[in-house]
Amino acid sequence: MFRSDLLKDKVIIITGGGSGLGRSMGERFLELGAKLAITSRNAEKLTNAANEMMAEKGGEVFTVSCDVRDPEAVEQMIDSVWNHFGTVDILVNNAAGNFISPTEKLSHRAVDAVLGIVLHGTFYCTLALGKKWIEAGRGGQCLNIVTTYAWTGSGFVVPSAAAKAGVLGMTRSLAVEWARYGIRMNAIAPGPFPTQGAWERLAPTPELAEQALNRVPLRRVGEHSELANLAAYMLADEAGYINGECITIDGGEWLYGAGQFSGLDRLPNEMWDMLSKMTKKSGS
Ligand SMILES: CCCCC/C=C/C(=O)SCCNC(=O)CCNC(=O)[C@H](O)C(C)(C)COP(=O)(O)OP(=O)(O)OC[C@H]1O[C@@H](n2cnc3c(N)ncnc32)[C@H](O)[C@@H]1OP(=O)(O)O
Ligand SMILES: NC(=O)C1=CN([C@@H]2O[C@H](COP(=O)(O)OP(=O)(O)OC[C@H]3O[C@@H](n4cnc5c(N)ncnc54)[C@H](OP(=O)(O)O)[C@@H]3O)[C@@H](O)[C@H]2O)C=CC1
Repeated sequence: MFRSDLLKDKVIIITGGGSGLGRSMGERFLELGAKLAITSRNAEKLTNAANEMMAEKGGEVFTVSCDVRDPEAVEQMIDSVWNHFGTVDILVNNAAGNFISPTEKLSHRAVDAVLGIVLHGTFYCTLALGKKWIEAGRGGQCLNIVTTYAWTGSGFVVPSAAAKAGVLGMTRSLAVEWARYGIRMNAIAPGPFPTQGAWERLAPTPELAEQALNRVPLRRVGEHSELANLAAYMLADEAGYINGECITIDGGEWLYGAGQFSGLDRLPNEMWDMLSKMTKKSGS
């Protein structure tokens, strides 16, 4: 699909890069010539992932453990990647925390856990690296992984909805403010892409997983490679005029939820025959 050197020698930090979609994006970026730094809380998970990724895809994967809720740890993480590679070209803000719950059952610590990882963590990473880019007089790029309910909102994941909306607001605001420094800011809003982290917390029963699938007009979940290829395209120099954009990749899921008559796709053909007799005026 792409030239094999599309991301050659680009130094890319992926938060939450040791599992799920972060890891899948990282593997694709390695195939396209990038140098990676993956970061998250669990050092052992990161080391194992990095070793497997380098064995399968080649290239270099540097690991730094860091809780993105801690601004000082974030600054140290960015410094350590910068010192290791001599620079950083791209930040993929992918780390997240989320779970389903009636909002009235949440403690303030539960709210803080999600807002801290998603909104504050994304902001801290962006700010720490943005300052370094500006000081060094060079541009850069951030790609923020949000969700489609960043703009619709969603019950039962309200801290995540509020946090992702904030990340989208930050993306669009900084796309304008930091364009003068040559910094591009974009986002991707995925629909359902099975990962252990998301499925354990958001679709923990077969019924809930099926419900998630039934909301997608294409009647399937996303392939990790589809998301990884979209991310690679957005990060490539060839996409250099895309700035402040959020691209949805969800098989039509959020529009299905928005359309008043979308549920009619479940009607069998015989029912349509009967309905058309009922709804056509007599004689027409
Ligand atoms: C199907 C389509 C998907 C669409 C959208 C997907 C969006 C995504 O974001 S998927 C990404 C999912 N991945 C993750 O969430 C991975 C990381 N998550 C975590 O580490 C935890 O789930 C975390 C967010 C809770 C953070 O962990 P930690 O900092 O260790 O927090 P604690 O375990 O200490 O909990 C803090 C606080 O939160 C309460 N809590 C935890 N889980 C739940 C829950 N399921 N329901 C209600 N409350 C919960 C916990 O009880 C603590 O509060 P207190 O008890 O008051 O101290
Ligand atoms: N999968 C899906 O269907 C969808 C996913 N998304 C988004 O895609 C992204 C990836 O999700 P997915 O791969 O499914 O989930 P995962 O649970 O696999 O990934 C989340 C990652 O974030 C890391 N992380 C969590 N908390 C912290 C923290 N405090 N500091 C640093 N890293 C942290 C985790 O590593 P560790 O535990 O080691 O810290 C983990 O690697 C997220 O932004 C999510 O919101 C959006 C819509 C749908």
